[in-house]
Amino acid sequence: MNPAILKYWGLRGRWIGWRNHVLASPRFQRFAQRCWLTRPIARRRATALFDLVAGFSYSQILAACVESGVLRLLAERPHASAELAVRIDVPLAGAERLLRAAAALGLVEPLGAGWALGSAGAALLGNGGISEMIAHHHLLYADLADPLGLLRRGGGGGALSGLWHYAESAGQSGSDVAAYSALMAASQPLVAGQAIDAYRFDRHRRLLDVGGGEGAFLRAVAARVPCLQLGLFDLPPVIARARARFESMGLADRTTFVGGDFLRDPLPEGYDIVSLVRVLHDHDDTLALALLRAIHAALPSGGVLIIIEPMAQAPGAVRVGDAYFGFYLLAMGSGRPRSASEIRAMLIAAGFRSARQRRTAMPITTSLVVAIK
Ligand SMILES: CC(C)=CCC/C(C)=C/CC/C(C)=C/C=C/C(C)=C/C=C/C=C(C)/C=C/C=C(C)/C=C/C=C(C)/C=C/CC(C)(C)O
Ligand SMILES: C[S@@+](CC[C@H](N)C(=O)[O-])C[C@H]1O[C@@H](n2cnc3c(N)ncnc32)[C@H](O)[C@@H]1O
Repeated sequence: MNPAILKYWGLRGRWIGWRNHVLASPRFQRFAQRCWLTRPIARRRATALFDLVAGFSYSQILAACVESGVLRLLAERPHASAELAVRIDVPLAGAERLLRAAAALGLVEPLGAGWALGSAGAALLGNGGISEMIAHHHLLYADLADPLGLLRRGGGGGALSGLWHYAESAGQSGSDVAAYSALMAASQPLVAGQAIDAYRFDRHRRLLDVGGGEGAFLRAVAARVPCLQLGLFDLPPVIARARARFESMGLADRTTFVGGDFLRDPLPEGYDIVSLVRVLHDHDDTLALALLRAIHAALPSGGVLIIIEPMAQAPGAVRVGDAYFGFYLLAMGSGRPRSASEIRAMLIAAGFRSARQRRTAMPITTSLVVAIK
């Protein structure tokens, strides 16, 4: 054992060093694969490692299924391969290769001589927004083609930062915001239901959603809490889109729309609860803390700030935070995923009296921290 390990990294370092030495040894690997007691563990670990190695191929098979519309066709009814090949405009051999790959991933399943939707495919179609997320991942994967280069450049400057341009530049036009606003509105069902189940919005009178996009979160809360008055704050071109949408739905009377830049302009007052949904993680620490301070200043004493986003270190969803969003936000050019305890510490630093995490059913999409002024 290298003495430096014990000196600098203590007993745990020594244990990790010994464990890794054993796990990497070809003799131990051969033994573990042969022995009936350890073989299931060895197979599970090997499969998990293989999935890491092959993740990009799986994602591209998924992208092909979504882009071609195969899953939607199979959701209507089972199809034969030849029929599907024509519908998705791929030669029969290619369609069958795609279907076999999709079956291996649980997205479709063989049924007689044809194909039906698989259980993962059904869950995917049943959760609005996943297909849209998959469809925009080509931007992320283009930037991640050279992950080390991206890390060395400090992130941003690529395809994804072109979509989320507020991350790197100010001054937005209406068309600039259309693509990301539509993506956010489409994926809000992954988030809003979780948050509404975990927090009693009916305790409040007036809710302001800061960085609320086209207002999809506000509309979901309004549907559950009919007497709540609504306020929406976002960049002016986003607010213009939101207002048009609310007017077409007859919800505009209940809602105050405020266009502005939350990093420069004061936030509207008179609300007893403010929500930040998938906003805080977009910003680096200095700006994120400034935003929390601005919200604190706008709230009355006893007012509530609720932070809703996927968080780092969430039990059962650890990969989503630091692995997925860590690199997503790197490519986007600003922000980082934070754990609930990091967010709580920032809230206290911003002046809030208390900050607590609330459990949600699906931390892969939504975690929640509630702070009181
Ligand atoms: C019926 C029988 C026979 C058995 C029943 C057995 C049983 C109980 C089965 C359970 C079935 C079930 C309920 C399945 C549920 C599955 C669910 C809920 C799946 C949800 C999956 C969600 C996914 C994959 C979400 C993906 C979200 C992504 C990729 C989000 C990306 C968000 C981004 C990029 C946000 C960007 C915003 C920014 C810029 C960072 O601020
Ligand atoms: C990731 S989106 C989240 C949208 C929405 N809350 C949701 O979850 O669907 C971030 C939102 O913050 C808004 N935003 C970003 N920077 C802003 C700023 N400086 N001032 C006001 N809004 C901003 C964006 O326009 C966008 O609507």
